[in-house]
Amino acid sequence: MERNNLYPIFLKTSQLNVLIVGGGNVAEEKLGFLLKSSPDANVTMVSPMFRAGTLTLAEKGQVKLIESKYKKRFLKGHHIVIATTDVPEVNIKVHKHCRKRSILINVADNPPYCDFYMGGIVTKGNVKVAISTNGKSPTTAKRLRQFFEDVIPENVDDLVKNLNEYRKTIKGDFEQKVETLNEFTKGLIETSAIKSNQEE
Ligand SMILES: C[C@@]1(CC(=O)O)C2=NC(=C\c3[nH]c(c(CCC(=O)O)c3CC(=O)O)Cc3[nH]c(c(CC(=O)O)c3CCC(=O)O)/C=C3\N/C(=C\2)[C@@H](CCC(=O)O)[C@]3(C)CC(=O)O)/[C@H]1CCC(=O)O
Ligand SMILES: NC(=O)c1ccc[n+]([C@@H]2O[C@H](COP(=O)([O-])OP(=O)(O)OC[C@H]3O[C@@H](n4cnc5c(N)ncnc54)[C@H](O)[C@@H]3O)[C@@H](O)[C@H]2O)c1
Repeated sequence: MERNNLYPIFLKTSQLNVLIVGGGNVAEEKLGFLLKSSPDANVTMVSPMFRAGTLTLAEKGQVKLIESKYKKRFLKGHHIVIATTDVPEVNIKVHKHCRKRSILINVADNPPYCDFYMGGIVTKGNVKVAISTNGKSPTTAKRLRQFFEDVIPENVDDLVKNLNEYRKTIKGDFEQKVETLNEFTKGLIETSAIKSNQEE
């Protein structure tokens, strides 16, 4: 069986600078998903035109819009770039410039030119689940995202917060703490395993 070897990380986008090249449909979609997950992300967009929806999204977040064609000087200070123009040569040029500067680049919808893929993302309070199909089926990633949005309970965050409090009260060294926390939370897995067995 093929296997997804990508390594997911959870970026602190409020401490990083993201550049989106292009201001059309794809740019707006990527910006929308980025801000849905990370409303505090620092984003710059460069494009000769922006959609009305992009202007609205930009007003809500930390988004700077530059009305211009792409130039490599716009890469300065950016850690991550997403290229979305409708001119393949421009996207490939951006890819080349980023590679030269060790900046992570995603050419939207173009897997061979991606250092990373955007994922389907579910956020419930402190809990976040990110989904990838290894670039094989974005539609499946979207459907799985919708599925998990439904099945992960809203109050999962209460569990996280309570355990965070409980963790502070446990006495002993690190190993004892780990053991106590694992013993305390064992039931969570057992209960859901029993439940799903009963449902089968
Ligand atoms: C998850 C999500 C996140 C996001 O966009 O932020 C995302 N695509 C989403 C939706 C979506 N994109 C497309 C459709 C139309 C149906 C279809 O083609 O399936 C739909 C579904 C819809 O809109 O209903 C078009 C499309 N996308 C890519 C290709 C090229 C190819 O597959 O070769 C084509 C065909 C272009 C063409 O035909 O020309 C490629 C990529 N899209 C990825 C991410 C990366 C892989 C993620 C993974 O590993 O699974 C990857 C590799 C690179 C990247 O762009 O990062 C977001 C769902 C968010 C959500 O709803 O939660
Ligand atoms: N719209 C979709 O759902 C979709 C799906 C899959 C693939 N695609 C492909 O993705 C690409 C982008 O699609 P779109 O719908 O966003 O196109 P679009 O025409 O809506 O947007 C293209 C954007 O790129 C900007 N642009 C053009 N040249 C530029 C340059 N030199 N520097 C900076 N910005 C520049 C334009 O001003 C515009 O804002 C196309 O190649 C399209 O075939 C689109």
